[in-house]
Amino acid sequence: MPDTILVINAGSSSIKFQLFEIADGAGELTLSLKGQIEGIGSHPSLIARNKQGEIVTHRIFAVADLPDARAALGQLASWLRAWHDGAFPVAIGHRVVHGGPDYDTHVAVDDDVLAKLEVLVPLAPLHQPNNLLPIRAIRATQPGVLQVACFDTAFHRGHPDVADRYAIPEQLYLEGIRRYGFHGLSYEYITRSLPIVASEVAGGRIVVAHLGSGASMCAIRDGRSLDSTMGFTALDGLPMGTRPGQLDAGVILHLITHKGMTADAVQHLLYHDCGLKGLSGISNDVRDLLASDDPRAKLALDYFVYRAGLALGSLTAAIEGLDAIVFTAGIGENSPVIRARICRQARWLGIDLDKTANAATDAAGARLISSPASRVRVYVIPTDEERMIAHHTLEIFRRQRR
Ligand SMILES: Nc1ncnc2c1ncn2[C@@H]1O[C@H](COP(=O)(O)OP(=O)(O)O)[C@@H](O)[C@H]1O
Ligand SMILES: CC(=O)OP(=O)(O)O
Ligand SMILES: [Mg+2]
Repeated sequence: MPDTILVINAGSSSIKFQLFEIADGAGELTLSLKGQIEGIGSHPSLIARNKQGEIVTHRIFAVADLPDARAALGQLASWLRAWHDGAFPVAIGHRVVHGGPDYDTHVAVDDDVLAKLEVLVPLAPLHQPNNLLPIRAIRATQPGVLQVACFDTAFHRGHPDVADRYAIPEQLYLEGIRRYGFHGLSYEYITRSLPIVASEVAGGRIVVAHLGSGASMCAIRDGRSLDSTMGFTALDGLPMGTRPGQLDAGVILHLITHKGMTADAVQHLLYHDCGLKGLSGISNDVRDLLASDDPRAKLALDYFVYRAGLALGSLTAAIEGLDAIVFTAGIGENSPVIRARICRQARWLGIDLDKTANAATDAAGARLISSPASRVRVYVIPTDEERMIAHHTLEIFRRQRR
């Protein structure tokens, strides 16, 4: 039996997982199981495929049976235990959304690391508790197994000072109030894929649009992140499934001082009841909104597209021009309609889509969807945060073995 690495990625509407075999010699990672519980809060389902890509399980749940990520993690743990009759993985890699000011690279978890990551829970309340929960559970039962925390924030830590700051007193910056940025594992995966799937633009000026349940954009030049739409927390920037995106700080003051809301109530509102769900009053899921003829569903999607267009313009300014846009994550990979609408909003940049390439729903891999006349090349590249996590986990596993 080859050694294996398990990866767990708890997002805001999904728990994704992959199991990799570590091949002898070259140390290549070979995928042996891949799946996700998705649609948490809207239409939960568990699907997993083996190394041949065949479906090994597909279950649909009622929302009440799988109401949140915690319940989904429990369900996944029992399914994995039943499915996996081989040896326990030699290492487990976890996506941990917030690394705070201390972690600009991925780390092996020990008690000290865990305590520091715990302190960051209030800065990522929708993710961090669900990222730490399986780490703690596995440490309790398998204390000898290497667990690695891979941070969404790490890829952005080289931002120039102006992109890392808010215009607040220096002391607050020193205390850690900075524009961290998130989805870094996804941006790192895309950046590393570019020389292979889009070599014409790999060293150029690129905006990657990670549009999923959480959504952000990242401005990349010469393979480095220079700015992104998210900041201190994963609330800022683009509107999301249940988060508002950019919001005047005065709104929060107003909710507290004039409406008498507690900090907890404001936090709940901002993480659970805003964004597409708040605007539409119907759903946090773009699929539901596209299928609805309710004017509120249309407004929510109009707002999403408008804000994505504004962010694209702003990040183009950060990298002083634009050679390519990459769409990725749940919406970016799967919705030709939203991609077309964002590109239409940004046609002033000289973007022209190839309608047939954009509409091709059977094409799973990376592909170009702009026309030859387009001044900016547009790609769809499926992201793979789990593979990036497995890569970093293997590196740390190897280092520890030396
Ligand atoms: N076929 C589709 N068309 C439009 N939107 C889709 C489609 N499939 C998924 N999505 C959107 O993608 C979201 C999930 O994206 P994902 O990147 O998996 O989220 P996360 O990792 O943050 O949980 C869903 O909430 C839904 O809005
Ligand atoms: C940081 C973040 O918003 O992550 P996700 O998109 O997985 O919810
Ligand atoms: Mg995600």
